[in-house]
Amino acid sequence: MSLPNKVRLVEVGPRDGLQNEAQPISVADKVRLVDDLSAAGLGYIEVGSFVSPKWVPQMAGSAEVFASIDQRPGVTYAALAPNLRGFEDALAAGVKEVAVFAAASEAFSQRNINCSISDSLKRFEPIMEAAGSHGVRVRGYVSCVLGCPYEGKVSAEQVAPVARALHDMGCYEVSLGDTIGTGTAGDTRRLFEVVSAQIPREQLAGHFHDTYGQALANVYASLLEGIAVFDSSVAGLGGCPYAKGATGNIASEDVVYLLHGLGIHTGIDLDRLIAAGQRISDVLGRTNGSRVARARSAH
Ligand SMILES: CC(C)(COP(=O)([O-])OP(=O)([O-])OC[C@H]1O[C@@H](n2cnc3c(N)ncnc32)[C@H](O)[C@@H]1OP(=O)([O-])[O-])[C@@H](O)C(=O)NCCC(=O)NCCSC(=O)C[C@@](C)(O)CC(=O)[O-]
Repeated sequence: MSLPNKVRLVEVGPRDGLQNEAQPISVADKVRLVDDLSAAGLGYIEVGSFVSPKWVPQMAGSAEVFASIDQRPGVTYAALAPNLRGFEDALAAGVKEVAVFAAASEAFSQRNINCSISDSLKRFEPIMEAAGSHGVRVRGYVSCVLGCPYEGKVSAEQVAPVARALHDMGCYEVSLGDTIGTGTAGDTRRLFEVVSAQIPREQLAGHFHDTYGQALANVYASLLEGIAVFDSSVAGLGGCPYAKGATGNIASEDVVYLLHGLGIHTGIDLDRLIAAGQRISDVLGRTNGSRVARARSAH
């Protein structure tokens, strides 16, 4: 299969990245991050979550962030919603696209959203209905597609029915998340081979964490499987509050460098993206998780 000539990046740093930070981050810093990312050419930014602040305190100010960002035409600003309450809060904040999130492992589903996989899918049904009547698009996530922090190895056959259920209920795209970053390129190819027998490849995305240093290889393996949408996080921010030890998402800068090197169009200005990542890393007092950004700053 030939490589796609265009790839869309879903920037998850302000959500998946910042949700995992222990220290408080001001609304102003979150807003600045989102605005820096849109100025760098990111066309899709996951801004926050409408989840319980008791579960994920860092996302508590998401409505204020939405109220203050400079919403550029053509850019999608999305938020996570775990239940109807979250969807209604997102709607009240003016959100036009939400993401629902399920898991391929029962134990992770319980720890992350306090219910079984099948109950989570039932919970999403009223969201889909309400989203349909308000013209809100819904993206789906499946976590733990290549491994679970509680159950170990997860097979592609466990992932496919969950992804299929999200697709069938109306998610226009399903992102497959290697939440703990243990997957290899071989696992990734097999995963997309199996899941794409159920859902068209054009409606699948890859979401890789870099815990074992395999994320960029997994992006490349996914490209070979015809996948053309990837979630990534500026400066490699993040982890997952319910996956102890999981490091950040793959850094957006590193994915852009890979893609541009392959002649694949992204519409992203790498220098501006690096500046955005360095700024938030400085705010957080954190080493920049992008190898490309670190290499550039050493010149
Ligand atoms: C789903 C729940 C709410 C269930 O949590 P629960 O405790 O079972 O919910 P509940 O319905 O019993 O409600 C308990 C309390 O939460 C409130 N509540 C209920 N819903 C909401 C809401 N939407 N927003 C704000 N508050 C809410 C509700 O009002 C009540 O408040 P109280 O009466 O105790 O004061 C909880 O488990 C939760 O919020 N979980 C969020 C977990 C999360 O955000 N995880 C990180 C995102 S997933 C991820 O990172 C993976 C991904 C997507 O990146 C891909 C990958 O890498 O794998």
